Amino acid sequence: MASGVARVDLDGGPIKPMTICMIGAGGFIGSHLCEKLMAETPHKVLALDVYSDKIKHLLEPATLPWADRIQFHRLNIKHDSRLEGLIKMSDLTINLAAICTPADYNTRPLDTIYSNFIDALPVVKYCSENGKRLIHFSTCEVYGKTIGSFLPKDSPLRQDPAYYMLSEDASPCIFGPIEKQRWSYACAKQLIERLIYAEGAENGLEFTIVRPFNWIGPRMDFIPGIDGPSEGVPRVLACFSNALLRHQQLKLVDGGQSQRTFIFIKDAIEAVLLMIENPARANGHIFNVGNPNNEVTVRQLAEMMTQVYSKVSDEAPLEVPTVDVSSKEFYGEGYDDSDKRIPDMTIINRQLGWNPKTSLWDLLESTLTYQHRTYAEAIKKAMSKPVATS
Ligand SMILES: NC(=O)c1ccc[n+]([C@@H]2O[C@H](COP(=O)([O-])OP(=O)(O)OC[C@H]3O[C@@H](n4cnc5c(N)ncnc54)[C@H](O)[C@@H]3O)[C@@H](O)[C@H]2O)c1
Ligand SMILES: O=C(O)[C@H]1O[C@H](OP(=O)(O)OP(=O)(O)OC[C@H]2O[C@@H](n3ccc(=O)[nH]c3=O)[C@H](O)[C@@H]2O)[C@H](O)[C@@H](O)[C@@H]1O
Repeated sequence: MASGVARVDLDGGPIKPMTICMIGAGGFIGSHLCEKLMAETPHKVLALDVYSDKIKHLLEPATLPWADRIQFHRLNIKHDSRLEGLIKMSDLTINLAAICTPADYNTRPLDTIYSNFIDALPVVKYCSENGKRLIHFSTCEVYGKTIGSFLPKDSPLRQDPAYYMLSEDASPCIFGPIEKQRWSYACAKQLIERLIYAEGAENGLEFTIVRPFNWIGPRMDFIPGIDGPSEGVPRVLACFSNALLRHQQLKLVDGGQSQRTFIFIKDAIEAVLLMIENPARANGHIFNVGNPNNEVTVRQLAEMMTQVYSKVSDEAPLEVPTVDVSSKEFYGEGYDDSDKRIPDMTIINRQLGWNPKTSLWDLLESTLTYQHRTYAEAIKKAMSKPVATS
């Protein structure tokens, strides 16, 4: 821990060191949460994942100051009998494990549903049966489309927050038809939320559900052909980073008209730490975690990333930096999209007093600086290799 000062919760009570079973600790969010817990708290982490590359810097060398507070367990929760024992050994379980890239929802719907619902069932069951607290990661995608998206394009009601603001305790979940398999992810996440809520109501499970709204930052997903499959399609930050690093046009799906609010991962992690350390304020709640001030269309995001990347890399942008592609061409049959995502922050403000801080420009600047530093050389090398001809 960085300082010797005793930690207190939001009500002034002492925070006791705890053991946290973190499932999916080797992913984007998990790696940042592990970093925070190691650097700023006395808590122990049992880090479970099939991969450990993104937390390697926290696991080695054994001389790191927190070496005795983090333990990696390489396991797949689909089939590993160690899971219940690890949950039993812990005070709190955080479940981050999931398939959560949109390119998979319509092309691998079965894996998506199994990963986001079936595989999470034993985690909920073991927590409930053993009286253990659970923080489960859901998604803002459970809201689906906004009510406003069904109004005529020129309706003035579209400007009224009542038709687009997404509130945990008031907004409906609006998904497209079954053949739009994009919604397999949101639907599976919704059902696991309902199951956790029911375990709380019927069996007293202490739970918190997190609905992240487009958390972005370093270590998100992969750069195709460098630390992930060449044909893989990561989430938008990595897709656009990949194009910028390769001096290629950024692809705008269906004109890039969808709107998103992006939040810096480090701001979001502050919110999760407050949940971890304030169970009395967090238990039984579902929390939106996002930054309502950082709303852009995907087209605007592409333009801003192009500008920021040019600044951090000192390279001139392409004359025409973007190109339009259809969603069918980019994602295949069955894709659909959320139109707009603005989180209502009332509940998280009231319970935890948390607010995001970082502007979109600042978060892109620090993230793209990281992307450039981490990948530019590797991409240059990969692009200079002669292409094999048959
Ligand atoms: N990043 C976001 O903005 C965002 C937004 C909404 C929801 N979420 C949710 O937050 C969670 C974490 O997201 P992320 O962005 O860190 O994703 P990620 O893909 O980077 O991390 C998920 C991790 O879970 C691991 N995992 C998956 N299945 C597993 C299994 N069967 N056994 C063991 N480990 C397994 C993966 O290897 C990966 O390291 C997910 O549940 C996701 O749906 C994230
Ligand atoms: O991050 C979240 O809060 C949630 O939303 C994401 O879904 P989405 O925002 O649609 O996924 P992105 O890949 O980040 O795409 C954002 C938008 O950019 C567009 N896009 C993506 C990639 C690209 O190259 N070009 C492009 O225009 C997509 O069509 C979409 O409209 C994912 O489903 C989850 O990681 C998560 O649950």
